[in-house]
Amino acid sequence: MFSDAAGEPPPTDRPARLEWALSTELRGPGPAPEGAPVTPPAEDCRTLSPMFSSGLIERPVSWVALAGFMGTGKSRIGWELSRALALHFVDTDKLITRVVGKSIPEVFAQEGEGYFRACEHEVVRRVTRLEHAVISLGGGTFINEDNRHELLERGPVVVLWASPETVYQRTKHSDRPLLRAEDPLSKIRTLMHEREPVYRQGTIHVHSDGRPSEEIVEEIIERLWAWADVQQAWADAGPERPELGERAAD
Ligand SMILES: Nc1ncnc2c1ncn2[C@@H]1O[C@H](COP(=O)(O)OP(=O)(O)O)[C@@H](O)[C@H]1O
Ligand SMILES: O=C(O)C1=C[C@@H](OP(=O)(O)O)[C@@H](O)[C@H](O)C1
Ligand SMILES: [Mg+2]
Repeated sequence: MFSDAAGEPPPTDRPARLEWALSTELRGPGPAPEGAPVTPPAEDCRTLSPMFSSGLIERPVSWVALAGFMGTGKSRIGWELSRALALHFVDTDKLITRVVGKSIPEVFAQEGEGYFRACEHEVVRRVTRLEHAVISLGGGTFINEDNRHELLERGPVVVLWASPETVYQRTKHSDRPLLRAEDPLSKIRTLMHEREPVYRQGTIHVHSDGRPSEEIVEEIIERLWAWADVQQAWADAGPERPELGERAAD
C-alpha cells in the first residue's frame, strides 16, 4: 500500500517511518490542500527553487508554524503561505497519516486519541529541527504544553482564529473525530472555549472569518515582518537592552 515516489517500501519502525515520510514531503510541495487555489508554479517546482535556501529570497522568517482551532484554515493557509515565501510545507496531520498508514479518523478509532497525541509529539520534535519550512499543526497540537514550549522556542507560531459558526460551516462535510456529535456547533463552542486561553499564547494572531485566503496570507507576511524587525532590534540592542520593567515604563 505504501511506497514512495521511487517505489521503495517505507521502513516499519515509527521513528524511521517518520524520517521517511518527512523526506517524501520535503521533496516537493505536493498537491494543494482542499480549497486552495491551484496556481501553476512559475517553473516546474516539484522541488523548490535552488534560490530558496541561498539567502537571495527576502522573507521575514525561514520557519513558521500555524496553530489554531479546527477549520480556522491552518492547512490551506499554511500551504499558500509556503508558496508565497518559497518554503517547504509540512502538515503534521498529513505526516501522521503517512507514518501510521491510516487516516486521522482511523487512527482515532483504531489506535485511540492517546496514540495520535504521541505521534503528534514525535512529529513536533522532528519538525522543529527543520529549516525553511511552514508547518501547519493539527488543532490540538499546540494545546499540549511540551509541544507548545518546543514550538515557541523554535520560532513564531501564528494562531488563526474563526468564529464557531465559521468553523462549523467549514468542517461540517469533513470527518473530524472530535467534532462527531449530535450537535457539532455546541461541541465546537465548548472545545473552543476550553482551548482559547492556550491558543492566546501564540506569537501572532490573525482572524480568518469571512476573508479570502490571499488576504490572510498577506496579513501574516506583514505581521511576520513586523515581528522579525522587533527580534532584530532586540538582537541589535545586545546585552545593554533594558529590563522588562524599564521597558514597561518607557
Ligand atoms: N479563508 C478561508 N475562506 C474560505 N474557506 C476557507 C478559508 N480557509 C480555509 N477554508 C476552507 O475551510 C476548510 C477547512 O480548512 P483547513 O485548512 O482544513 O483548516 P484546518 O487545517 O485549520 O482544520 C477547507 O475546506 C478550506 O478550504
Ligand atoms: O483539534 C484537534 O484536536 C484535532 C484537529 C485536527 O486537525 P485540524 O485542526 O487541521 O482539523 C486533527 O489533528 C485531529 O482531528 C485532532
Ligand atoms: Mg489541518
